[in-house]
Amino acid sequence: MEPFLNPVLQGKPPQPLLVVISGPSGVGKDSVLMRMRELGFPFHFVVTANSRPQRPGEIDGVDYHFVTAERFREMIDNDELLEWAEVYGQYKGIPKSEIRQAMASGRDVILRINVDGAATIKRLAPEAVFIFLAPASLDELRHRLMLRRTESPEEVERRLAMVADELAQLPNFDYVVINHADRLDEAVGQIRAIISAEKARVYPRRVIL
Ligand SMILES: Nc1ncnc2c1ncn2[C@@H]1O[C@H](COP(=O)(O)OP(=O)(O)OP(=O)(O)O)[C@@H](O)[C@H]1O
Ligand SMILES: Nc1nc2c(ncn2[C@@H]2O[C@H](COP(=O)(O)O)[C@@H](O)[C@H]2O)c(=O)[nH]1
Repeated sequence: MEPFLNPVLQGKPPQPLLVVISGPSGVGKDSVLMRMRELGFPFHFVVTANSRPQRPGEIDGVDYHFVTAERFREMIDNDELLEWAEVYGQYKGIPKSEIRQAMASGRDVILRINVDGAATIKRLAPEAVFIFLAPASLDELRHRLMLRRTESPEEVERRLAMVADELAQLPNFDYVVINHADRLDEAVGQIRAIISAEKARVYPRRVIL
């Protein structure tokens, strides 16, 4: 295949990126995304489907497409999902329609999924940019999950028990960003810098999905 030079060299718009943000539960993936939205980052945020009940403050169609487990199984049977997994006992998945719409938007696409989901996307779209959001420590992660008060103490421990395996998958990622306590904007800034650097590549990544 011909090497694909950065289109900006011909005065054309840059190649849109598919950016996958992953990391352990409670590390701050949703907080990072929310902050990016607040700051008006011009990205297309992929809304994934979820069979768990809505948490207070979550908005259907913004945070997730909340569906019943029955509807989710129907989506699996109808091959409507690019990727799906049972995450902490609930179905999560990326509707194909969502990702296609996103890729056609011409904007950079941001996707947040768990670490296993990121491995699946790596197989399907190896040219995506994979960012691992990491906590400064396990204690910090526990503290955040406890403070969020959306899971029982047992559920918090179940999520923490998976962190070692999740960290073991770090070598499959392109970048790691530490979301330090009370320094959310720093993490967001680093992600923005990664995206800027990726845009400046002589040979940009091209995702074909
Ligand atoms: N830098 C930070 N400093 C302090 N608290 C934070 C920071 N980032 C996020 N939090 C808090 O940590 C908790 C977990 O964050 P969030 O829900 O964004 O994590 P998540 O990675 O999306 O979790 P999950 O994978 O379970 O959906 C929230 O209460 C959030 O307000
Ligand atoms: N593999 C996938 N994981 C997903 C998807 N959408 C969200 N997630 C991840 O699930 C966990 C738990 O989320 P919670 O909101 O119930 O706490 C979290 O890490 C999400 O990022 C998906 O489509 N596929």
